[in-house]
Amino acid sequence: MRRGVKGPRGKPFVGVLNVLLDHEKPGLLKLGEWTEEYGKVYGYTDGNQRTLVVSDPSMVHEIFVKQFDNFYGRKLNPIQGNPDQDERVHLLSAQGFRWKRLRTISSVSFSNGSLRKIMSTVEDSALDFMKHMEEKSANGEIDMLDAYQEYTMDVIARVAIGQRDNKMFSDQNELLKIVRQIFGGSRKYLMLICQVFPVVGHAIRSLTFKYPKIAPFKLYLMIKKAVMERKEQRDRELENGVEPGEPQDFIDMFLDAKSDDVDFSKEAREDFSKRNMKITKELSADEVVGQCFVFVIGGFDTTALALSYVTYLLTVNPEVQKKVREEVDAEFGDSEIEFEKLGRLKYMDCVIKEALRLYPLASISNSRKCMHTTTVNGVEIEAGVYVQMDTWTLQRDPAIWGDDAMDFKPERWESAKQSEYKGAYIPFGLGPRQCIGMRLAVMEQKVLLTHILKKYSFETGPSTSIPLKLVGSATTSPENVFVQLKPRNQ
Ligand code: HEM
Repeated sequence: MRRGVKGPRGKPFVGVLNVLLDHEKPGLLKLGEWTEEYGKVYGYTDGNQRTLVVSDPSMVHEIFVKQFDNFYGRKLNPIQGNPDQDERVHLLSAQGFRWKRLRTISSVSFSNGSLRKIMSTVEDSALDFMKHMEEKSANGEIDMLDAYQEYTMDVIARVAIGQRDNKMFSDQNELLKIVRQIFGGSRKYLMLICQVFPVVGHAIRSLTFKYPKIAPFKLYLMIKKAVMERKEQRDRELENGVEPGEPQDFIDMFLDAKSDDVDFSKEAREDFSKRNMKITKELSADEVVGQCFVFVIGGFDTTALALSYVTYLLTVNPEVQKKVREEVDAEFGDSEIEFEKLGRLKYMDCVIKEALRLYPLASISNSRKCMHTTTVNGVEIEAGVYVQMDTWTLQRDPAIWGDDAMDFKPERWESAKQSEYKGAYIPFGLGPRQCIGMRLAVMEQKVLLTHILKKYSFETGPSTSIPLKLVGSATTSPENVFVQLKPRNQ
């Protein structure tokens, strides 16, 4: 306010945190209400953090892309640890040189070649999912959000941490239970205390990693066990003269990783050398665990939510569903779903893009930390200030998308190019820190939707909630997505 930045006035110490952390009314939607009141750039305090909220596409582009060197950190809460010092830092939380190194190493896992290999696992999980749907669809409505979580967990557990057998819809799936605990429910008071008193956040973080009953720790331990077992197995094989074969999952890829081509940019070198950290080209065991941890977390809920929103939108827009089904029949009527052919599903691509425009489920990650004081489009931003993009407003703004901005209209993507909306369409972020799992997420969606639409149509049932009730604070999630799967030949 002293600097003439408008914004909602919060409570002492807490700022507007209590409003943002309301599980029943997602904070990411509240940002839009404030944008209407205060304009395209406004500010607030949340705990001890100062945050600027931006919904001007050219500013977004400037921050994410052109001035990346001034905005290479992300907005974190104290439980996520200190990005410069924490040993368990991972891609989502790291910044500066540590981020660059992890990003370079991890990118291999999402290259075209890797995705082609991953495709057979995705297809296998999709086929298994379909077997379960046969039984479940006969029993009435299905909460597809719940069901999709089974699928996305199966894929990511197999791809990232070497889960061998299929655990979908099984009571024995410990991993899914733990990850659901991490995502489920409101963490309002815990987050509030940690953000107002960061020291408590740091203490909770170290306790979390020492007290084996807490869900994130259980997950961390499970992944650590898998990594250590693999490391020992590989060491034994090497002793016996067996060279490592083709990597089976991300654990193998990260254990093999070298990051020779990391670019030591000026500011990254400064940030890192200040901390006097030891840098090796290979990842430490802690780092491998950290990477697998973030991929399990990042790859699970997001993709299940994206599939759920597509399902809801196809259910309430039967004419779009018909069109996408016709495309599926034309491209994959009798043939197998192959990686190379997924690109032919052009209309499905538009459907997926449009669903993510209307429901940008993970937009909380669209944030940056200002590392060096700078000016963006005439607005001075001080080092240490966080910038949160108001993705919901950007992606639904009639001034950008037209009068039909609120309509589900996949056709808009048939003629439009994503680059036309630079800074305004950011469901996966933008610039060097754009979502690394984007292509995997789209592939998973296309494979499963193709299988489902070949066999069933989505129809509303008595429990389908129209419109969706959205909840959550980290992601924006529908409370449920009940639909009926009606066999097509009936
Ligand atoms: C539809 C599904 C998904 C959506 C909507 C989504 C969305 C996002 C967004 C908005 C960001 C922030 C980008 C930025 O700051 O510019 C992000 C980052 C990230 N996502 Fe995703 N994501 C999805 C799927 C996945 C999957 C499947 C994985 C991994 C298997 C993943 C892993 C990550 C990681 C590691 C980052 C941090 C990247 C970095 O900072 O370098 N995401 N995602």
